[in-house]
Amino acid sequence: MEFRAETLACRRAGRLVFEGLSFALVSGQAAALRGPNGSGKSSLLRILAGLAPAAAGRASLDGLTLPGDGEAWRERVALAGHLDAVKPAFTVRGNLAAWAAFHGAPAARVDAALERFGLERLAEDPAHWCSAGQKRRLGLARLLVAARPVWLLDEPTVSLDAASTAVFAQVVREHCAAGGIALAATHVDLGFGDAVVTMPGRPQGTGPAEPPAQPAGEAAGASGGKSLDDPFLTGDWR
Ligand SMILES: Nc1ncnc2c1ncn2[C@@H]1O[C@H](COP(=O)(O)OP(=O)(O)OP(=O)(O)O)[C@@H](O)[C@H]1O
Repeated sequence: MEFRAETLACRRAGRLVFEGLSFALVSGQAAALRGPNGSGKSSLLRILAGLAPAAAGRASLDGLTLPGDGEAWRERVALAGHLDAVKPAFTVRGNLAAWAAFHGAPAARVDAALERFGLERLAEDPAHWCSAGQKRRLGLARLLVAARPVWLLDEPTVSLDAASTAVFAQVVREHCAAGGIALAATHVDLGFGDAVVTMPGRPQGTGPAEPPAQPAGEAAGASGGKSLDDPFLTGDWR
């Protein structure tokens, strides 16, 4: 499986957020998506999830492309977003059961996901009783229920304690070991991932015409390859 973005651009409310975003990830790879606040990481993940159109460029996943194959694309890609999207009136188990039903997934995955994220004790509680970290774990547990090959993760470890962060890192490593791909927007070290995709920043005619050579460990074709200390990334993007 290859997951590729080619010169993607994004506009929000008519304003250019980024352009020239390219990367390629293959089965087994987990990558950190890096860039300052407002650089468009969440917007990119929504585009890659097939939930919002790109202003330019294309993405491909094996034989599928965006735009074009939206429906089949969305069946292969899971987005764990910023917002927990937990149904507060449902129980913890009910949230995952509804997710399984929605995705036509076997109900047995619900118990496995509850166990994996340490939620069994809370399973019959209404989800609105959950703490922020518990809600986050519930949101992440849906990844195991839907079992899509590509995981798009938007700051997935926010609100998680160290133990839960370690569990999640292990879950992602296992997903990749089974041939999956993960791309995680993050400002911290997540404890998984062998590649970095860097947001290209808002172009002011100052960026390089061609992406620079990739340092070791960069995703093939990932734009930029700059560290967060790079002044291009830490300057005023607005
Ligand atoms: N619904 C919206 N309408 C208009 N502009 C938006 C909308 N949502 C986000 N934006 C703008 O798009 C830009 C990119 O936002 P986005 O949330 O993708 O950035 P981010 O890199 O994920 O930021 P952070 O690190 O703070 O989470 C920002 O300038 C933001 O103000």
